[in-house]
Amino acid sequence: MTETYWVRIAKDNLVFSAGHFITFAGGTCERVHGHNYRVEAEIFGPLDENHYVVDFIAARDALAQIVGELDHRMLLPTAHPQIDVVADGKEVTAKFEERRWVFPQAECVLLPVPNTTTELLARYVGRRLLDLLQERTGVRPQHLRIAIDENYGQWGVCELRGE
Ligand SMILES: Nc1nc2c(c(=O)[nH]1)N=C([C@H](O)[C@H](O)COP(=O)(O)OP(=O)(O)OP(=O)(O)O)CN2
Repeated sequence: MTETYWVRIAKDNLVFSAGHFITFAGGTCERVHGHNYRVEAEIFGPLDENHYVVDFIAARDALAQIVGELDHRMLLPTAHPQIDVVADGKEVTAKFEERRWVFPQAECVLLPVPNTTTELLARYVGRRLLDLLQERTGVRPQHLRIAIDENYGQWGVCELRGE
């Protein structure tokens, strides 16, 4: 008999409202729009001396910090092959073909992703959560899953192992 443990953090306050636009089908670029994104996390691993995989409170507070960093921001991809994103300290300019958007830099989060799809936002949140948990607990989980709901039941999920 094998035993596997994990914790699941799914709380009503783990929601962020953010603007974005993605490209799809090669060259179609959406108009700027926003979503109320809901974030859930599952963290897997052995039990520690407290018989925890990870302290709920540490995981919950780290997720709340990440959600707070993204809330009421414009999310822009810095690794998109066709969307050029340049920050000058005051403003961020994004260009796609003939279109150009300018945002106050303090209201943007520049993400190291090739497109701000829900799947890649889940990867970003997962990596950030691993870093914060390592900083706060001294332990970096070896396996976690982040699920983000973009629109009432449209979830993008990213599972990270051994990062
Ligand atoms: N697998 C994925 N598919 C799609 C993603 C994604 O991140 N992963 N994203 C989109 C777009 O963001 C699209 O804007 C979402 O479309 P929709 O759900 O229709 O959202 P709306 O805000 O337009 O909501 P309405 O309910 O239609 O008003 C597409 N696919």
